[in-house]
Amino acid sequence: MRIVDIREKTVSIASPIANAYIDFSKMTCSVVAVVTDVIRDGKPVIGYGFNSNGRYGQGALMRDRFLARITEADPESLLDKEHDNLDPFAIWKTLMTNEKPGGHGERSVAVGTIDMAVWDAVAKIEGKPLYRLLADRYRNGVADDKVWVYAAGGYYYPGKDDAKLQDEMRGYLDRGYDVVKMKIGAAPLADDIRRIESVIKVVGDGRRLAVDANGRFDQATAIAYAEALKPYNLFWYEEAGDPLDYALQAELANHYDLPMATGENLFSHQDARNLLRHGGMRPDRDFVQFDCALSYGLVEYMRTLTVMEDMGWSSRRVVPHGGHQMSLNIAAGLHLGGNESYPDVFQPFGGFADGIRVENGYVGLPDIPGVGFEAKSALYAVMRELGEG
Ligand SMILES: O=C([O-])CC(=O)C(=O)O
Ligand SMILES: [Mg+2]
Repeated sequence: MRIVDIREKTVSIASPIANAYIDFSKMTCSVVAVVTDVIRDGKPVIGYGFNSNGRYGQGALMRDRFLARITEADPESLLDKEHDNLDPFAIWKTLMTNEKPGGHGERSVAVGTIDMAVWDAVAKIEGKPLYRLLADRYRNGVADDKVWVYAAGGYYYPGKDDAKLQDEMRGYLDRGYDVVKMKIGAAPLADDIRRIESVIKVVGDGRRLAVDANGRFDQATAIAYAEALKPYNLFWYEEAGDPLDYALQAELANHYDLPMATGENLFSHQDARNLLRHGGMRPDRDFVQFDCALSYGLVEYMRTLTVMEDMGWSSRRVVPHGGHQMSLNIAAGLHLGGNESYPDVFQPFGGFADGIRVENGYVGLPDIPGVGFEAKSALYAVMRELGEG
């Protein structure tokens, strides 16, 4: 058994939307296919992966160094003899050969995307949905049969007024979501408060609305927003300041008792540990949003979950960024608190399997081997072209 080829294609996920920090007018992502010599149903098993929005495609890094480390490795060294399968941990170690510690920037995205495709292949070789494989191997066989998801959107874009924002949010409620998220921080505070009030009119209660500042605020602005947001009793206040400014996050906790969330831009278990050590995050109410696709993949994610456990954090406080099926599988198989969803943006990468409805804020997973990409036809069309083309 061996990996015979790894392919990458960078595709556009550009759109006119913007958060408080970036617009997505030139956004791309990498799609990866890991082609194996294992035959299932008369065809070679191919594992697929892609990286979450926000960090651009990683083809150059992959081609420069990561892919050759796998294709040039002794195939025997990448095998899991116990399960007669590929070994994602050995593959990860090989990918990270001659990589120094620290500075977890773009390479964590390249490795995370390849790692997703490896796990998809491993679950297909084992003939199980990935969440089932994860529960069987790491959680005594107990998987969640549905995952809580919230609808993320509420972006800024040219010509978008409050009525359009309200229509968007109404659309999410109509599709079964019970919590929605909107962007803040690209408009003056008074304008954002008006936008927030207009959304609360639609969703009925601040408890059903999360807001995301995408790391835009300095400490004074983060606190000014905290004071202004308090009366609305929001679901969470996300990424107020720079993702690596743990002191700012810790100070903010002195001004805001309600739930906060951050972590989507922390890409290693060491950075996650620093947030929990120094960021004043509260395990009884706050949420962390680490995204495996941006942060060295599931192999590293398990280390992050171990760090959390060691520091007294329940895995139920994790609601990953990224709105992809990989995190949905991790949520169901490893007992996270939920997952982000982008029902309307970043298509065909946003959203989950075709025909699976969100009911009262929960979504089920398709019962097919792997991550479930084959059950999302528009996404699978892109993947298949790369893997089989
Ligand atoms: O707008 C983005 O970069 C995505 C984001 O923060 C989120 O989904 O929480
Ligand atoms: Mg965010």
